[in-house]
Order: sequence, then structure tokens, then C-alpha cells
Amino acid sequence: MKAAFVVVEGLEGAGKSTVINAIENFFTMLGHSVIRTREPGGTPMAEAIRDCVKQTWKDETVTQETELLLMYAARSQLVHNIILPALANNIFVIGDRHDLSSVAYQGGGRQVPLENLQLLKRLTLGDFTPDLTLYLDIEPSVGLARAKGRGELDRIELSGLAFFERARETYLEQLALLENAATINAGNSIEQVQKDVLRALHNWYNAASSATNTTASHANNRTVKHTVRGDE
Ligand SMILES: Nc1ncnc2c1ncn2[C@@H]1O[C@H](COP(=O)(O)OP(=O)(O)O)[C@@H](O)[C@H]1O
Ligand SMILES: Cc1cn([C@H]2C[C@H](O)[C@@H](COP(=O)(O)OP(=O)(O)O)O2)c(=O)[nH]c1=O
Repeated sequence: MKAAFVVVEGLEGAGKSTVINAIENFFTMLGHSVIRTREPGGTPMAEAIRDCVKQTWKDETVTQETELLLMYAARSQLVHNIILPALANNIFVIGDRHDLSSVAYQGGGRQVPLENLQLLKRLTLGDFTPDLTLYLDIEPSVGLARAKGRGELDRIELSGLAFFERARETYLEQLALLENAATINAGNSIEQVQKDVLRALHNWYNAASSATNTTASHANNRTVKHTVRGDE
């Protein structure tokens, strides 16, 4: 099967970093080469942008336009220098966040008009898009409490509950429009979340492999869309 770009999305504390190890194992066990990326970040310059955009600037307001442009600048560096070359070398890429984070946080959270986001996306990424998005859905208050347990909150994490509620609403609205996506209830135990993620990944992989075998279709043509609930 052709290498694919699998993205894990969700609010802070949803458990993205926790499930990414299991996703990496899944591909490795199948004999695939795999790399992990995170956004913003993943190249030396994009990591510098990450530090810049996450920190609190004393006596200086970070405008929503600056925040937005920095996210896309970092993404452009990562996609063109790391992700596209990896896929071209048949290396699977697991992304901790990607473009949907900008739609949720800057679009939903900061209320930047979605058409501005679409413009920036087209400018920086063209029609590049993930092959599978796994969205870990969590109540913002639960996710933020988990994130607090990890250490001090950064500038974006300090944006307030209403910001994260808007971001979650936008995630859910966008997920409903997206093909090749699964929503996982991240309020369950770590074990259950991991099980549900692997089930969604497995279903997608099987569908994608058989599509590749029978029609030699490109990875981007695959379609899987469902919601995974732990109690199913
Ligand atoms: N399903 C879960 N239930 C309870 N705690 C969790 C769960 N998933 C992750 N955690 C814990 O919450 C914290 C944040 O998880 P993490 O994977 O870093 O989230 P994210 O990368 O989405 O911000 C970590 O301390 C992790 O151990
Ligand atoms: C990629 C991306 C991240 N962000 C935010 C979400 C996070 O607050 C931060 C990335 O930090 P990160 O540590 O990856 O988040 P998490 O706590 O979920 O592991 O940047 C945006 O606002 N827009 C974006 O496009």
C-alpha cells in the first residue's frame, strides 16, 4: 500500500500524544517505515515558530492575524520539507495536529472568518490533505484539567473555556463534512481510547489496502467515515 498521512486531532489533553505510540506501532508491525510530526513544529524553523507562538509576550498582545500566519508558516515548512518528501519515499507520516487545528482554534476559537483560512490553506498547501483524520473528542474542561496535570498552561491554553468550547464545536462541524475521518470518544479510559483508535485505523487500512489492490487508486481517493464509541 502507498504511504499515507494520518493525523490525530483534538483539544488539549484529549490524549493525542498518548495514542500516537500505538498508531506508530500499528504501522511498524505491518512492516512500514513511519515518522511522526507535530504542529506547529517539526523542522528547526517550525520549532522556533512553535516557541514563538506558544509563549506569553510581556507587554505585547499577540494579534489573531499574527497567530494565524505563524501557524501556516510553520505548516508550510513542515509539509514541504518533511511530509511530502517522506510520502514520496513511501514513508507513512503520523501527524500530531494539522490544518484542522487552525480551523478549530483560529477559526472557531479566535473567530477568524473561515474564508481567510481557506485562502491561506490554498496558498501554503494547495490541495494537500490528510488521508485519515482521527479526532479525539473531549469536553474542554476535562481536557484542560488533564493538560494542567502535565504542567503550566501556555498562552493558547490560557485562552479560556469559551474559546475551547467554540474550538470543539468547530471541530465537530468540520468533521461532519470530512471524508476519511473518525471521531473517538476521548472521555473514556486510556485503554478504551487506544482500542477505539486502533479499530478505526484498522478499518481504514483494510479499506485503503483493498482499494489500492483492486483499482490501484491513489491514497487520497479513500473514503471511511464513522464514529467510534467505546460502548459499541
Ligand atoms: N483517556 C484518558 N484518560 C485519562 N487521562 C488521560 C487519557 N488520555 C491521556 N491522559 C492523560 O492526560 C494527559 C494529557 O494527555 P496527552 O496525550 O499529552 O494529550 P494531548 O497530546 O492531546 O494534549 C497525560 O497526562 C495523559 O497521561
Ligand atoms: C497546529 C495548531 C495548533 N494550535 C495550538 C493548539 C495547542 O494549544 C498548541 C500546540 O500545542 P500542543 O502542545 O501540540 O498541544 P497539546 O497540548 O494538545 O498537545 O497550538 C493552534 O492554535 N492552531 C494550529 O493550527
